Amino acid sequence: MALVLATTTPGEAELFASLQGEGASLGRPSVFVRLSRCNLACRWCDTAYTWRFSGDNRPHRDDIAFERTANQITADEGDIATRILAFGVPRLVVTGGEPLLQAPALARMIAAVRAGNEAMHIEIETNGSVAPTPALDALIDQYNVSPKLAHSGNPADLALIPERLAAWAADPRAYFKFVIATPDDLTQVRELVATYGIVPERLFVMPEGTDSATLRERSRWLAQAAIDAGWRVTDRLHIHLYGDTRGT
Ligand SMILES: C[S@@+](CC[C@H](N)C(=O)[O-])C[C@H]1O[C@@H](n2cnc3c(N)ncnc32)[C@H](O)[C@@H]1O
Ligand SMILES: Nc1nc2[nH]cc(C(=O)O)c2c(=O)[nH]1
Ligand code: SF4
Ligand SMILES: [Mg+2]
Repeated sequence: MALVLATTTPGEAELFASLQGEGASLGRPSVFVRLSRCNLACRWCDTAYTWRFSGDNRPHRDDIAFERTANQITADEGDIATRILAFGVPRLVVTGGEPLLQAPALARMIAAVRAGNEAMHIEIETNGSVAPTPALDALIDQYNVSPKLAHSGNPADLALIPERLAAWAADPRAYFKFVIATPDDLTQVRELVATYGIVPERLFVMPEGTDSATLRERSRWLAQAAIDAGWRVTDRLHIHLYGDTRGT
């Protein structure tokens, strides 16, 4: 087994140092590694190249054109760990695609990172619909959980798994990060908060958008909604700094 990663350019794994642009660790220097493949298909996914492959059958998404090129690279877990450690940066953010789809290989990769740097802080970005394996879970400091609301275009029975949402809500390492495009989307957030008892300290709302103007416009009404509800707002710092660019 090996890890299947996304690529920046063909043959080049998406592995880079940047600032964490979103959520509880916003602004912290981090190494990012982006895994390929996803179990969902969000309408506005900013990394559709990790899953929108030719021949990929997603009955609930008949409105998207699938790409012909795979944008994937397979790599040895130990080699990826060595490359991560070489940055000398004390935080690792594992993202995708949906990283928890590759939990066994990911656990081996992270174990090798830990062996090289016991103090490394390790975060996983996840859509929250997949359970980590116990071996992986034991190695993780923080989960950034972004459950997908109705406006993502995913059916709720695929995206919102009750026992998973309950488990994340009860895990002090898990920060929720809801992507919001219109004020109507907030109604579903309120419902999930009530159903699962999500605490406001670990709940972010984040504007949907891949350009600064859109993020700014949506942040204005999002800020007032967060003030009213006691939630936190997160921007997308990397978009302001680098635009919607692979490997940033
Ligand atoms: C590309 S996803 C990868 C991790 C995982 N699949 C997930 O959805 O959380 C990384 C983060 O970007 C967010 N995201 C993706 N497209 C976005 C967009 N157009 N606007 C705002 N956030 C977006 C996701 O909700 C998630 O928090
Ligand atoms: N700088 C930066 N911060 C991020 N935080 C979460 C990201 C992601 O795509 O998961 C991301 C990303 O792609 N870039
Ligand atoms: S769950 Fe994440 S990677 Fe998958 S389609 Fe949605 S935003 Fe993209
Ligand atoms: Mg991103």
